[in-house]
Amino acid sequence: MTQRLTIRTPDDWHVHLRDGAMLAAVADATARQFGRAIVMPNLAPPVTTAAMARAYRDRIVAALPSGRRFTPLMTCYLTDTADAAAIIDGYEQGVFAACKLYPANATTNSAHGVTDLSAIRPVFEAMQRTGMPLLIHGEVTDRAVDIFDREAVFIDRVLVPLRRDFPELRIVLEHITTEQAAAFVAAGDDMMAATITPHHLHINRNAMFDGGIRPHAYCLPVAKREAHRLALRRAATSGSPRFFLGTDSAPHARGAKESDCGCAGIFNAPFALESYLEVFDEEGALDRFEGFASEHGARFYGLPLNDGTVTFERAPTVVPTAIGSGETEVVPFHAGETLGWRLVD
Ligand SMILES: NC(=O)N[C@@H](CC(=O)O)C(=O)O
Ligand SMILES: [Zn+2]
Ligand SMILES: [Zn+2]
Repeated sequence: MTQRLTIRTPDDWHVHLRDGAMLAAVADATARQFGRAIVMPNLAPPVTTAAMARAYRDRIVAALPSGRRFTPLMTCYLTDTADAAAIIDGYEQGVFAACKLYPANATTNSAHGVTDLSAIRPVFEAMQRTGMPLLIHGEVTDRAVDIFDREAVFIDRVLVPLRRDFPELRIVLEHITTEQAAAFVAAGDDMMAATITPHHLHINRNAMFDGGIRPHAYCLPVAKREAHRLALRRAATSGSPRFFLGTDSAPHARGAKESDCGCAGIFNAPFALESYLEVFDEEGALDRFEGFASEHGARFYGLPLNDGTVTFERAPTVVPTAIGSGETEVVPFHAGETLGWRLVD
């Protein structure tokens, strides 16, 4: 049995670092493990301009311990009034790494998201021309569609036509949760990729109802049936360059989760790598972890691979039942469980 594993320093291609006190509380959980992270722009107000992204990037760096080597990669939140020239300017200046498409009201802080894709065709055209990636929260918001079907319906109604109209647009379908999404991406071309979270590899929808209602297992897109989880595990461990690591770590204060209308989001950053590694170990795919965690994403984004390494050892790691206190008390993914690997700092 493999006891130690060393891989090239990984990156997180989808994370929510929040702002203010929560940013200060969570930022280093990501920065201590990853070389870079694609930082989601769904703040209130959302990050829609290069000036806002630059200021947010500075706040992130200021929240880290001095000497930490970590690069936040910033994203632009698309709205109906997004301006193609300004966005491309931000990309070419190295401020924006990608644009993020939230269908309006699909998830946390997406009220300013896009209501009509045809309104922003010039943005997609400019992104396609320059190679700027489009990151998508892929769920329809039509309330007549069952919540467990919203990702699969999004593929048919939105993604297929978008790919037809913009075949050279680089697209990441974020945090995929279904066998339909895994199959669609696997069958795509070099312009199409997906991120997969640790929680969607570990839990199915039963986790939300395990002996009672479990708000800390609730996120969007919501976890699906077991068959979907197994399809995601096959995709993540397949070695295909179209699938890569994106935690979607999404901290919400305990009170905002344990509520009569609890927020969507799972905070998995503190033990993200150990959580993924457990899956690759269980699937007999330790040799494919480095590609998923440290290579496929950078290649898709056209960025250099990191040059450092991280090492794991097989050792029990107890996940605390809560992290922080007061306004920033958060319940982490795997709370109270013991994971089989430990990141050696
Ligand atoms: N994933 C989630 O359940 N929540 C995210 C938003 C998102 O990524 O959709 C959040 O910002 O809280
Ligand atoms: Zn999302
Ligand atoms: Zn997210």
